[in-house]
Amino acid sequence: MLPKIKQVRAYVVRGGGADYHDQGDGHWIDDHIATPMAKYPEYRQSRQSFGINVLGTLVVEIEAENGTVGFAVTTGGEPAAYIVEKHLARFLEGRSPTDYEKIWDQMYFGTQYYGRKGLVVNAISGVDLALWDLLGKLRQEPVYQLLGGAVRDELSFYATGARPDLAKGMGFIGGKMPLHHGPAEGEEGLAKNIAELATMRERCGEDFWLMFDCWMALDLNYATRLAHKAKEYGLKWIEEALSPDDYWGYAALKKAAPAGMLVTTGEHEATRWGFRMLMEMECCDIIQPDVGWCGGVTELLKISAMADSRGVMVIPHGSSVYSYHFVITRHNSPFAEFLMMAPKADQVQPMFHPQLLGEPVPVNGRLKATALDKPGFGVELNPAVTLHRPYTH
Ligand SMILES: C[C@H](O)[C@H](O)[C@@H](O)[C@@H](O)C(=O)O
Ligand SMILES: [Mg+2]
Repeated sequence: MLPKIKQVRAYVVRGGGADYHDQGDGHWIDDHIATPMAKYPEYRQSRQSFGINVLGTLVVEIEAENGTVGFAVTTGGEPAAYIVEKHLARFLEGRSPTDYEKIWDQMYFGTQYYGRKGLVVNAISGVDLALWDLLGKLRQEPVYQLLGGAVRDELSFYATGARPDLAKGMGFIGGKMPLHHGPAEGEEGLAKNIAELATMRERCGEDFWLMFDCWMALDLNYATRLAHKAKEYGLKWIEEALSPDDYWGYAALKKAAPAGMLVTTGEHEATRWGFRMLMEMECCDIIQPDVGWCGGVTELLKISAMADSRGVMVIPHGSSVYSYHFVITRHNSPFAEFLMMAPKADQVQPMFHPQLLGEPVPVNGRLKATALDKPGFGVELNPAVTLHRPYTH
C-alpha cells in the first residue's frame, strides 16, 4: 500500500516557466501576434499589454506521509493557488494517491458550479499532474511507464516559433509560425501574412511542414480566405483560427478549407465534454489539448481514447515533460510540439526554463523514450526559483 497524502501546497512564480508568455521585452512570442484583442490598436503590438501573462505560474506540491513530494507547474498564479488551497486540497489530504479517479471526479464536480473550463480546470490539472508525479516517485517509475509504456522509441517534434527556417536546420519535422496580422489590418495585413509564409516556404523548401497559429484571432471569412491563399505555399494546418466557443465556425471552416489542409484547435478547450463537442461537431482534424489546462493526465486519457475511436490525432499543446510522457504512450499521438522559448527562436532551450531542473529538450528534433526514464515526470523544481505561498488552509 502507498503512503497517504499528508499535505497539498500551492505556490506562485513569475517570469517564464509554465506561464511561458511571461517573458522579457523583445521576445518573438510577444511581437505583434494577431489576437482577438488586436481590433483595439492599443493592444495590437503586445499581448502582455492586454494581460496574457497576468496569471503567472502555479506550482502544486503534494507531500505523502513518508515525505515524498510530487509537484507540477501550470498556468494559474494566485487565483489558481487560492482554488487549490481553499477548495481542492480537501479532496486529497488523507487519501491514497492511487485514488486519482475519485479525486479528479470530486475536484471537477466540487467546482463545477463555478469552473468547468479555464482557470479552475488549470488548477485541477496542476493538482492531477502533481499527483501523477507523486505516484511515479512512490513507485519509482516514470509516468509514461504508468500509462502503458512507450509505443515508439522516440518522440519527434515540430517547433513553434518565429523562425521555422532555423527550426528546419535543428532537425524539427516542421515549423508553426505565429500569425502576425488579423482582420482589423484588412487586406494589407492578409497580404503580409501570406508574404511571410511565402518567405519561409522559400527558405525551408517544399517538403518542410509549415503551419499558422492564429491564436483565436480570426473570423470565418478571413480564416477561409487565408487558408485558400496559403494553400499555394503548402500550409499544412491552420491552427485555432476562431474563438474556442465557436464550434459552428470551426465546423464550417473544416468544410471550407482547401482539400488536404488540416484544421486544428483545442489548446483552450477543456475536459472530455469540451473535446466531445469539438469531435462530434467535426470541428477539426487534430485536437491539441494542453495537459496542464484540459484536466491533467487523468482527463487527457479519456479525451485521447475518444479521439482514437474516431481516428482523430491528439497532438497536445506544448507543455514540456507533461506532454512528452503522454505522447510517447499513445498511438494517435505520432508527434509532439516544442515551443521555442529562446527570444529569437534561434536555439533550443527548455520550454519551462528556468523553473525545472532536468527538463529534457529535443536533440535534432527528437527525444528518446529513455530520456524520460526517471521517476514521475523526471524533473525537480529549480531551488534558485523563489516560491511564494500566498494562501494556506
Ligand atoms: C505562438 C502562439 O501565438 C501561442 O503563443 C502558442 O503558445 C500556442 O498557440 C501554441 O500552439 O504553441
Ligand atoms: Mg496554438
